[in-house]
Amino acid sequence: MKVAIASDHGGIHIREEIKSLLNDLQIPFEDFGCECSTSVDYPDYALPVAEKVARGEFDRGILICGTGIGMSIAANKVKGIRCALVHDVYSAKLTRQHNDTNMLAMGERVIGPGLAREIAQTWLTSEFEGGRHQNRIGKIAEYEGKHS
Ligand SMILES: O=C[C@H](O)[C@H](O)[C@H](O)COP(=O)(O)O
Repeated sequence: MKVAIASDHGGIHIREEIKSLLNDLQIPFEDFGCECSTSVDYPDYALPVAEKVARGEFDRGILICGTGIGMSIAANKVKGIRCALVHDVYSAKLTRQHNDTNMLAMGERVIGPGLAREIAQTWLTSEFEGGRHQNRIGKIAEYEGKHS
């Protein structure tokens, strides 16, 4: 598995925590910024990372901003992306098992680095269950194919 990660200025501390987790899990990753703590625009980071995941250059993407909301809205505009905004461990597991999400968004103004690490680890290590869930994802992909 190869992971792409990015944040805006509101998510730099959790981004560092997740990079430490990825190193500990020996999961290869690339950090796409932001480079500084001055104010930036989250779509400038969410969209390129989502496109890289959609193109298959990376298997998964992790995005962090103040709330995670802007990042998840932007990422989900990219065809083929299923980005979940998650702030609890149960949802992290279920969104992999049921939704086969390929991107995770979190908010640094909502949760602390310890919980973010636990969420990311759960999300990275949980498997899609397929079956009835595959049918449901297929319906989303079909809609996406017709309307984008
Ligand atoms: O959904 C958007 C994110 O939470 C942003 O991180 C947030 O809007 C940035 O806010 P500000 O420009 O006030 O730091």
